[in-house]
Amino acid sequence: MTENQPTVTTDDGEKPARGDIDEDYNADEIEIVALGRALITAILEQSPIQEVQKLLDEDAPLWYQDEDGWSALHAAASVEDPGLVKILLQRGALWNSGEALDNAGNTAGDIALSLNDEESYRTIRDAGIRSELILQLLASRGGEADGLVFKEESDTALSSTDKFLSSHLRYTTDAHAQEICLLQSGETEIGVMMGWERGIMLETVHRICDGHPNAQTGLRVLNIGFGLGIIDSYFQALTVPPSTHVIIEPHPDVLRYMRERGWYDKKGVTILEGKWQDIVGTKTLDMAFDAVYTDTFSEEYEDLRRFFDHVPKLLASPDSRFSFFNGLGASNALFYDVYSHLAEVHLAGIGIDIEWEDVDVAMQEALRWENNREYFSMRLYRLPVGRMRATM
Ligand SMILES: C[S@@+](CC[C@H](N)C(=O)[O-])C[C@H]1O[C@@H](n2cnc3c(N)ncnc32)[C@H](O)[C@@H]1O
Repeated sequence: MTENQPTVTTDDGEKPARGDIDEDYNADEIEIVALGRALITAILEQSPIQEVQKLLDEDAPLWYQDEDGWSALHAAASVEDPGLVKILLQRGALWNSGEALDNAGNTAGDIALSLNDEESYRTIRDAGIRSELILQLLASRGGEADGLVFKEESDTALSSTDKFLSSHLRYTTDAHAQEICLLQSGETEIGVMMGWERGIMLETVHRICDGHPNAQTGLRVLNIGFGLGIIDSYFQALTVPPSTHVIIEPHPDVLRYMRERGWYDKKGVTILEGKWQDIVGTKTLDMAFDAVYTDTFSEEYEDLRRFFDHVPKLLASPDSRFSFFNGLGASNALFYDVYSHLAEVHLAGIGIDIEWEDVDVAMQEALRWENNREYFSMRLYRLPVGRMRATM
């Protein structure tokens, strides 16, 4: 819930169901819901802007959602009115929270995108980026700024590294004979790493290693998060294997799997047991690399942003390249776009320029999930490749 959203509850403390005017509502609640409906209707009927403004001045609620889960912002996007989209955002319309999703799981941004209304889409996306940047800034200054979209419930293995590290992981194969690594979380098993991500990992290795001046003598490679060891196997399979291959991994079950598969005995491989937070930026990792990759689990954007701060020192030269698993917000096109841009903005701020490559993962869609939580539903994976900006 945000500051823009007054608390409306029924007399028994329940929040109104979408679209409902319940007989238990008091007069104020009925008026607020009626204003919310009137606003959506006025927008859908493309009433004169003065009428819409009047309703906004009367405090028609921007958080109100009709029976289809549409808010005023969804309505404005559906009539392709970027000017109105802008006004609603300036007035505090929500772009990101649960209230931003309609019953079909679409944000107003998704609607604009589906209508090819570039201007409305960019207006919503840029408002999202701005608000996330502000929240990040507040969070980095120690403020209470838990406004990010993709926060899992706290204190579960999905949101807390320490809980994750004390949870059991199971390595198995799925119905398509792909190797997978699963985490038991309550009733369900969650994919920590799935075989369908192979294509992404292979392309990442090409993009951060190919053509590097040291490729003929063996690159110095750092990978954070072993999982199934897919990317590490691709690093090892380079025409000339890495001269130095450092892997940071904290989970005891993963470390056991690595030992069983002989990773501790591979030439040039050093396994640093622990969380990157306890290793990167310390004397334990006192060197720089030609290629750096990170793909962890149960971490949020704020963790990634903290890791970004170390990257300039981890890159050995302007030829060195960096990538990260770009999966935050990937259950929704708008959220994915916002998080990709946010990363680009933060990295630009520390002197790293990102180039993006789209990797088509649609082919693997049918293979992706069995009963596992779907953490990536985009057709295209946006693969980031970062390099230190050349200084004049
Ligand atoms: C998604 S998997 C990585 C998959 C890998 N890219 C591959 O190709 O198979 C995430 C890995 O990150 C590890 N991990 C989680 N938190 C970490 C942290 N704070 N520091 C380092 N590794 C972490 C997990 O134990 C897990 O092995």
